[in-house]
Amino acid sequence: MRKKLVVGNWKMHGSRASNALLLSGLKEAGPWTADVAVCVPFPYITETALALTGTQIAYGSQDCSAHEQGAYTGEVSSAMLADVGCRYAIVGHSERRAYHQESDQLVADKAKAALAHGITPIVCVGETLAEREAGQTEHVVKRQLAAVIHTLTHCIGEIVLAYEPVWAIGTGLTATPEQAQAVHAVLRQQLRAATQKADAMRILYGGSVKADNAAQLFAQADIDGGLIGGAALKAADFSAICRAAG
Ligand SMILES: O=C[C@H](O)COP(=O)(O)O
Repeated sequence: MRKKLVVGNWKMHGSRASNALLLSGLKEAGPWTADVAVCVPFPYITETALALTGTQIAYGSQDCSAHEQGAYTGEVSSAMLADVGCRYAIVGHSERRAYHQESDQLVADKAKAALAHGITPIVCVGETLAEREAGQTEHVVKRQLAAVIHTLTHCIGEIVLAYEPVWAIGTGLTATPEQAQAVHAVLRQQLRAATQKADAMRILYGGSVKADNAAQLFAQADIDGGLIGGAALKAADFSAICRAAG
């Protein structure tokens, strides 16, 4: 039995004041049965760590560098993220693939760098609307995952995978539970061919998850929680989603 995981991806939102309110709201709303984490903008990681001390809520980043250290202006290494206590790092989010031209291989290298420092990468895969309409969904997500499997080899079982159809992100267009489950099952099968740990691995769904659709999505056989964007910015909404995962 896989324990559900719900991760809030704050994206580029927040301020010290609004974060403090959000985090204190979450602390009051918990605990939950599911594992819960928030992935926050880099400048707020340390304050988030302090605010969450003694709670069940883990925290992480929304990206990490593929490089170990050096002259890489603007990059943040996994060693630094580990130094400030991050448990998770999202890698390969579709917004980074689209706006920062991140390739499948770069995403895989970032996942490898995170694991090297004891951080669990949450590796995102997902198709665009055009790719779905062209019948390419399976091909695209398998190609994205294949690069990570090839790069991590025997460590692939240590990642969290997130299926996020690009057309469902921030659009209010959620994949139906059946559509999401179908892709999750494909991904699980691909993982089974790569690792004996596949059935213990968590595959999250992301894309317009809200309090009123979370339970149905999380009830699917291969959906092990959610990666939540907009609804993670309000304590009551995020808490309700965490509860739906219980
Ligand atoms: O990382 C989170 C996803 O991009 C989902 O965002 P959303 O819940 O706002 O659609």
